[in-house]
Order: sequence, then C-alpha cells, then structure tokens
Amino acid sequence: MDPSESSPSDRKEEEQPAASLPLPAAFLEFLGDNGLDPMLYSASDTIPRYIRLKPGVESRMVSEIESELKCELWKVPWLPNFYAIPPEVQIAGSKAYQQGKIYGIDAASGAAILALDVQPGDHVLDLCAAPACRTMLQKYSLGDRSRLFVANGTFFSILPSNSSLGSIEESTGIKDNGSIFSEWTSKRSWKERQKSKKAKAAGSPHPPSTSEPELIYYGKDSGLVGVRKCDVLCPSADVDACTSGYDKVLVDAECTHDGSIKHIQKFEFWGWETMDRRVLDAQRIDNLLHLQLRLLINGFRLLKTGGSLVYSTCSLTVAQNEDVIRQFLLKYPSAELQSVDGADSWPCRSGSIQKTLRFDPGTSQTSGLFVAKLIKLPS
Ligand SMILES: C[S@@+](CC[C@H](N)C(=O)[O-])C[C@H]1O[C@@H](n2cnc3c(N)ncnc32)[C@H](O)[C@@H]1O
Repeated sequence: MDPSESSPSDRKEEEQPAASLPLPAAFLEFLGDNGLDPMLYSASDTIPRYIRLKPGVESRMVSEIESELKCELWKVPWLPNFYAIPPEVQIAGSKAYQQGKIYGIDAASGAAILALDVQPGDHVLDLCAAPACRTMLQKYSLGDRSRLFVANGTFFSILPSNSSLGSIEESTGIKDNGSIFSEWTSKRSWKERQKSKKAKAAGSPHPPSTSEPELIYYGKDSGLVGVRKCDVLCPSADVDACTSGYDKVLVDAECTHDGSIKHIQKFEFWGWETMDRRVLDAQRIDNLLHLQLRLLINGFRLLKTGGSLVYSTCSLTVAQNEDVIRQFLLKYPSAELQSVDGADSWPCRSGSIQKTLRFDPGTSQTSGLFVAKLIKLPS
C-alpha cells in the first residue's frame, strides 16, 4: 500500500477519539453494526509484538537475539518457537531478521497453524497464501516437500503430488509437449519475466482471476522434479478430490482485517479516508462474504476424506466467521466441526458456535482471530 496517498494531517474532522486510536466515524459505525466494542482498540499500544524463531534456530540463540533487539524475549508458553517482545521494538533492521532467524507473526495466526496439526508426511494446502513468495518462504520455512502456487483459491484444483494422475490431454486440453520439471531455481526464465511484466502493466490483481495456477516454488522432494508439467498442472475432477485430496487444508481467508490491531493502526498513517475504500465499502464487504464461503467450499472439496481443514479470519465480526461456517455446514453434511486439541490451554474464548475459537486483544493479548476446524466425514 502506498503511504504517500495521505498523511496524518489529512485526517477528517469526523474522527472521534476512541480509546488510544482515533477511530473515524465510519469505522465506529461498522463496529456498531457488527456489535463490536471500540474499546477493543484501546489496547493497541500494549499488545506485544510476536516473533517466531525459525525452526532449527535453537533457543540458545535467544540471548543473542535479545542483545541485538535490546529487549527481553518472553516465551509464549502455549505456542512453540513464539516469543513476545515490547510492541515498540522494530525487528526489520536486525541481523536476526535479515538472516531469516526470526520473523514477525501474531501469536493468534500461529494458533491457526497449530490448530491444523500438520504431521510429517502430510500434504498441506494453504489456499490463501499471501502473494509475497519471498516472505512466505521465510515465514513458514517451506521445506523440500512444498509447492507454492499463486492461484485463485475459489478455482484452485490441483491435487497433491501422490494423487493418481490420469491422462490429461483429452480431459483438460493441456497439450503434452513433453516438458518436465527440472530442479527449481529462483531465477525466472525470460518468458516468465515477460509474462509478469505484462500482467503488471495491465494492472492485473493478485491472485489471477483465471483458474490456471502459477507454480512459483517447489522443493526438491516435492515430487515434481522429473515429472511431466502437463501431468502436474492437471485440474482435478471432484471425484478425485474425495479420494486423493489434501490431508490438511488451511483457508486463512481474505477479510476486513478489523481484528488486526496493527493493520487498523496503519490507517493513522495511510489516512482514515482510505479505510472507506479499502475496508468499509458495502459492496466490497458483500463480495468478501461470498468469497469467504467460496474459498471454504473449494478448500473442503480438495480435502481428503478424514482430513481436516482450518478456516480462519482476522475479522472480529460474526458475519465473516460463524455465519460463514453456519451456511457452509447447512450445505455440506459431510463436514463436522472438531475441537482443537490443546486449545484448553490457549488464551482464547469460544466463538458463538461450539468448538470454534476466538482470539481478541482483551482476552488473548493478541490480534483478533477466528478459528474453526472441520473434518471431512465419508459421505
Ligand atoms: C489473511 S491473508 C492470508 C495470509 C497468509 N496466510 C499468511 O500468513 O501470509 C488472506 C490472503 O488471501 C489472498 N486472497 C484474496 N483473494 C483470494 C482468492 N480469491 N484466492 C486466494 N487468495 C486470495 C490475499 O491476497 C491475502 O494475502
């Protein structure tokens, strides 16, 4: 986002002081419509910042990182590798961050990943991976088995690499020109660079609106090296997805981000008037509700029977969370809500549907997050 779009001096008179953030009238109205208390934002200056130590960076590094950041690292007892630091501490300039030993991620987001309970050997689909591939690679320390696609999650239909790959040409129309995946390199071919240049020039949004996913990263054990491209980039039929889908699916859906205190704080800098356009526009919210349901439906379609799916958003509203889950459960009787193992010791509360979880600044000292875990029963 472009911070030059506005400055704090552009702020409108309609702003009213609400707690420690001067929330604008339109946002207060949005909170009121959704039954949310503006006081939630009063903790904005006291919620810690959270960092995660890259797995493998032993905890003996903690004191080294402490002296570099000039603050104490408080271990988050319920979340492996997570530490809390004072909110004013900046990490981006530190060596530890630049060397990929630490990265910033809210503890509530970490909880969504923990709820997914990924086990060694699982095939995992992250349906709404953020666009910045480089950040993702750092954040999740994607391993040798991973494949990362840029794709529209409502259309995405590629099954894990152990799925039986049928004959493609006649079912998909993708021409088998015999090309195979060689070892992945971060260097992009001239053809690919031209393609993304064109997309950028055309103002193409992320993710692409077509059903064609773009494979942007794959590890050496991802099952792709040496495999024919047309075999991999084969859209699946529903029937395949039921038997050979992913073991775990994360649908960390696009939302209004109203529960992300850090995100809302940024509007002080970007200018509150941009919030109307970026967050509060009624048509945008309406579209979001549809998008969330469609992402959930597609994620569930690609989940194998017996597998589990986590739906999460950082919105505090019922409309983007419990209501989406309710609508979904009515349509899909083979979906059942599951309790999240270990969540009894997490600093969160129950959502208004049993077995769902809610993090919020007051309860959890984190940003807001809704988590629902679903299992796919045999139909
Ligand atoms: C809450 S964020 C997920 C962040 C990600 N899990 C992470 O940890 O970085 C939601 C993401 O959904 C992406 N998104 C928006 N529309 C989408 C769509 N139709 N299909 C897939 N992703 C989409 C947005 O680009 C945004 O990065």
